[in-house]
Amino acid sequence: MNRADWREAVRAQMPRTRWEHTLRVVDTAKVLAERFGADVEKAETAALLHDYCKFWPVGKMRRMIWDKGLPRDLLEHNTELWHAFVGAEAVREELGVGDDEILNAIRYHTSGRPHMSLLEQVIFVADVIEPGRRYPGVDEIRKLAETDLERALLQSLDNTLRFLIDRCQKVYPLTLAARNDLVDRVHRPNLKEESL
Ligand SMILES: Nc1ncnc2c1ncn2[C@@H]1O[C@H](COP(=O)(O)OP(=O)(O)O)[C@@H](O)[C@H]1O
Repeated sequence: MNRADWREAVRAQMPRTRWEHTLRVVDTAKVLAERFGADVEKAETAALLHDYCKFWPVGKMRRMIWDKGLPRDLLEHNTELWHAFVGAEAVREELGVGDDEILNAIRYHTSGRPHMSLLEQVIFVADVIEPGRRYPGVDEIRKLAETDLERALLQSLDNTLRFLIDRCQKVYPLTLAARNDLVDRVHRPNLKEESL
């Protein structure tokens, strides 16, 4: 399969509005990759594929989580998180994507995780700031993403955590771990030396 085949495969999985979102994430991811020195081609591919399973039925995703040995704890958390983990598996199997950096950028684009790679950060932030996004605080994240990708990501994770807490919803622990890791990286980059 080549990139044109992937485009058609992705487009077939989703309604027009989500396809348009996907194309905006691709454009934004390319800009961020160039700005921060990530691999532009991988950013383009990961962005194109990141929502492959967004509209899969919950039952189909649940089966994939069981059958493919994906993290079982997902089943006790928000189904919104599932399409990212299932998506990485699906594009590997159905589209033949073998690049682990790309697969991880898809896998962690909703939850985040500690020690996110540059490519993972690019895809996560591109998804939340693409120009079609409208929510309180998005302009602040856009502004941060002009100069500091980690701060933009931290701000986005903080927003998500506030959003979930305000609605009394459970927080998938990987996101908390991602947030704690970023606090160290952004605010206390010399933490290791401090503790010696
Ligand atoms: N750590 C988490 N725990 C529970 N739900 C989460 C967590 N992180 C994100 N979510 C849910 O996922 C949603 C965002 O998913 P995302 O893939 O970015 O969807 P979209 O692209 O449609 O905005 C959040 O609005 C929230 O409901």
